[in-house]
Amino acid sequence: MQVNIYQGRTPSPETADITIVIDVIRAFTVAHYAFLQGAYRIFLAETVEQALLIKEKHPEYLLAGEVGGLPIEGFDLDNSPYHIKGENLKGKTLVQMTTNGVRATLNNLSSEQVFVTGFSNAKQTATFIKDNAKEKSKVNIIASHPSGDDDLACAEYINSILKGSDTVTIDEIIKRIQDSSVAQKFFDRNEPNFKEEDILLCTKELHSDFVMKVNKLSRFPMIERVNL
Ligand SMILES: O=C(O)[C@H](CS(=O)(=O)O)OP(=O)(O)O
Ligand SMILES: [Mg+2]
Repeated sequence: MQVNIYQGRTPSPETADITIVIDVIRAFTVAHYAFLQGAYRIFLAETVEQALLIKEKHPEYLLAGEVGGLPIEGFDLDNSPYHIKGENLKGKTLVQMTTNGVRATLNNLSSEQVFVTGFSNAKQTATFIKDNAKEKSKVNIIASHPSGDDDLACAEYINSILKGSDTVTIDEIIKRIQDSSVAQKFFDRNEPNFKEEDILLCTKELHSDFVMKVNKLSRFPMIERVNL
């Protein structure tokens, strides 16, 4: 298995058989908790306007996301896993629009298989791919934040699992996420819109019985829960 790690939201320079898009803080931790709260599927929107247009046609869908990390007017949910964890989303369709993870995913759909994860489902996702991918598969891991060490640390964690090496410890990864520039505003008491509880959930490894895979064939790309 040949693995390349790329950072940022733009299309990766090389194609691959499998792409794993990472957004630890917070988009795909949000997606993980949305499925845990019963969500059926999560469409990915390019822009706020596109998400609002989808809502006009499907008022039963729930819009989730952020601009600059903040809630969006007209959206039902924000980009806080702590808030999502308190919602009953049974059977709900979400439409997610975020700065890094969603954008990076929409720019990296050329692989046959595309998965998304935060840290909370990283081990499950890496193990699933390691156990199911062909030996000669090329894998791109996309750390979606252009400069954040949160996503890069998670990429290295996934790579170590794919390679079967124990070069990184989970405590090191968690500390890198907590120390990342992206995380600091969540520890700042002068930033009421950013809750420390989000970072607690973004750094908590869960042992879910599913991975999150992108269905590229639907009208809009959507994240589906694939049960193991
Ligand atoms: O809402 C988030 O956590 C981030 C925005 S920022 O990087 O914290 O400004 O968006 P995401 O697309 O989830 O990385
Ligand atoms: Mg992020």
